[in-house]
Amino acid sequence: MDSANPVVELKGITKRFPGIIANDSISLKLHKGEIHALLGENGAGKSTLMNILFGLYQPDEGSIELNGEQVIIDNPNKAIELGIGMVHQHFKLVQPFTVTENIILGMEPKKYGLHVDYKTATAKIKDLSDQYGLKVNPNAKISEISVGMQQRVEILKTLYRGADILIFDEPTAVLTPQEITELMTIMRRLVEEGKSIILITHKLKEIMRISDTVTIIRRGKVIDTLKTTDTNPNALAEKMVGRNVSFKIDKKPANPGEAILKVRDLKLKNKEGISVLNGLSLEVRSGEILGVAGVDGNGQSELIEALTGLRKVDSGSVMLKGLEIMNQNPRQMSEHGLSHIPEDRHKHGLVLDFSISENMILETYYKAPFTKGGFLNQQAITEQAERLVKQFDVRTPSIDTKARSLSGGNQQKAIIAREIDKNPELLIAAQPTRGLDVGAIEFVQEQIVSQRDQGKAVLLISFELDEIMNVADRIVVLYEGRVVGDVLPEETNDQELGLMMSGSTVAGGH
Ligand SMILES: Nc1ncnc2c1ncn2[C@@H]1O[C@H](COP(=O)(O)OP(=O)(O)OP(=O)(O)O)[C@@H](O)[C@H]1O
Repeated sequence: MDSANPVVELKGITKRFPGIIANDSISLKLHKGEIHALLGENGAGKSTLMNILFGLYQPDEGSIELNGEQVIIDNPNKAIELGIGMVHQHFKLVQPFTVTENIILGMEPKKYGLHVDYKTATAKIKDLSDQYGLKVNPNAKISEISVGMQQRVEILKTLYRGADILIFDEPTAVLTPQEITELMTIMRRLVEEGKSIILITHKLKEIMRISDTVTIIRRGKVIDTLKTTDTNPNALAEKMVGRNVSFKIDKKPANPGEAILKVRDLKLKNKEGISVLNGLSLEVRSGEILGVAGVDGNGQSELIEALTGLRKVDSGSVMLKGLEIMNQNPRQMSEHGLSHIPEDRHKHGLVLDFSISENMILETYYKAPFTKGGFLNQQAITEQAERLVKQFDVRTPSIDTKARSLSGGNQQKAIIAREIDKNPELLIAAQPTRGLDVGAIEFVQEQIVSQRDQGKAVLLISFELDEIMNVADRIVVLYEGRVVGDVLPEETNDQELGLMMSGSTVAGGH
């Protein structure tokens, strides 16, 4: 491709884990001023490769060159010293500290060798944020700022340490559409100022919008490296998963029955006394997928927590099949026929240090056939895990592998397998395809529709408008803790939804 000398060259990188070759002789060149997207299905080996470049793992074979010189990167400090910075998907910020304190952590300029020189630090941060268009409030505590601003702090942290090469690991997975646009502008500014970026993302539209080059990896091997202008989303999807992917789910019209879930006038104030649920009411019928659209922070998390027993609300009513279940605990909720694909898979979905087979019976272990006469029935547990892993295509070396060592997408598939297999009355799916590759998204959405076709009620909460429009049968829009719109996907569009999501219009009546 480009004949200029690369700033980073990975040569024949191979990394093996027990039972798997995560990277199989991968070669990749990153040029100065380039945004190079790294695309591949869940478990393809993208994070492993970047962890090697950032010094978290050592390759079994192969070498790394920076500006033509071979280097050994045996820990992240070495990577930082060499000008490599990583913006992780899960931020690594200290919540009670301020923005400035987080940025300078471990690199504090000292006055007279004693006191931290905040003045110098603040001036340097201001210069960096002006230069790259990274707006932050230096004195705010991390716990008080938006996710988008937290990410800008992470970016500033790498720049403060002198990074010229930035690795972004699925940076848009946690952002709102508005924040995504801001990030894209920032990334362009960074490369214009001479930085180089490797971007890991599953979102083909983002790759088309922002990257210059794209490398596709599948099962640990490079399939192709292309100029972004020479390709398109369909071709990329096909190269990535090895088959044609349809971006539009094929589904029959819904045939809704009785209301399974009735939520009435839910009210909740948070610790600061601010109303986060403001008289929220909605209904989900059997055989129906109700999509909940909205900008993050408008009551979605609190609604999910209230419906799954993770948080108590102040007043209102939650009826499941005619039974009042408000403020019951998660196990009681699950007993009443509720399944939950949680938005935070690490916190509420899996016990990372448990094996896949243990995770598959997390909520049912005390029941037959998994417990018999007070003892765990190992054979039944093994059979269950093997069946689910096969049925849901969870890529894992074995069912005894710890959940922690599965790729993000495969962790999500494991949760979905467990929750759907419980045969629920109501399935609550919160951001169910976050971090998944296009092939896996298609699979998960098909599973959700198939639950509906079996007469289940499904509540789908997603920040992805495409997903809501594509999968839901009816859409409610949340704004400031209540429903401000109730529309049918075929009678609305992104613009109308966007306006409702910003509180500008109210629609409804279905
Ligand atoms: N520390 C580890 N121990 C054992 N296996 C691992 C470890 N880290 C990764 N793997 C395995 O290596 C393979 C590649 O995983 P990796 O996380 O690099 O994939 P990925 O392309 O980043 O996936 P995703 O898009 O789902 O995040 C997977 O099969 C994963 O289970």
